Amino acid sequence: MAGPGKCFLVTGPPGVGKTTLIMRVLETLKISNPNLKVQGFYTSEVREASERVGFQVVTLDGRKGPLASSISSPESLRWPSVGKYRVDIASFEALALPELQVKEDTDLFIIDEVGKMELFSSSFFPAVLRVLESNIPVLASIPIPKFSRDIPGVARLRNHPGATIFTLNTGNRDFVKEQIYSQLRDLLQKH
Ligand SMILES: Nc1ncnc2c1ncn2[C@@H]1O[C@H](COP(=O)(O)OP(=O)(O)OP(=O)(O)O)[C@@H](O)[C@H]1O
Repeated sequence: MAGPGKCFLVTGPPGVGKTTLIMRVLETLKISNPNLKVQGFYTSEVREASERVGFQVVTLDGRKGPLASSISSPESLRWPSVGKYRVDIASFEALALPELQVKEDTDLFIIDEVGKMELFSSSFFPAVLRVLESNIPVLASIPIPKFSRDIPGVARLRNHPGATIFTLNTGNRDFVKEQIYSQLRDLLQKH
């Protein structure tokens, strides 16, 4: 069982600043604790000129690979799609799954995000649940209900006993960042 309140779930409409908040909290935590052992990944847009052509997965130590692309190839026609993007499950799994392995000395997990694309990987959600059950603090992002009603994994995460949900808007995101930072700092001191 996850300990109470160790899973911080950030949600909010696309572009509200979920990834930015997660990365800023992590940077601030690292300033006071440079030896913090953090595992995980974030996802970011891939742009060509000014057009979004896909998404990539980036591990916290800076390795990158494709998550989804709107540029089709013979191979990608067999991949599942979200809107105009085809999801490269193998590439996502190769980078993300090793990051979610629970190790004895891990202090914090970052999972940005647990969304429709990522959940096409059948190994991803079980790995997320193992992280939640490890009792190690987690900072993760999930889509808002409007975009995730039909995704069972997101609903299960929302209802997980250890999860606290923070819904961001442009007016509260700086305050929420401070709140999450101070709660995580306290947890990590005790950890
Ligand atoms: N607190 C903030 N102050 C100013 N700009 C911000 C802030 N947070 C995010 N932004 C800007 O808003 C844009 C979107 O931010 P971000 O990628 O973090 O959003 P997101 O919610 O993770 O998006 P998505 O749902 O697409 O993953 C970026 O250009 C970022 O620089």
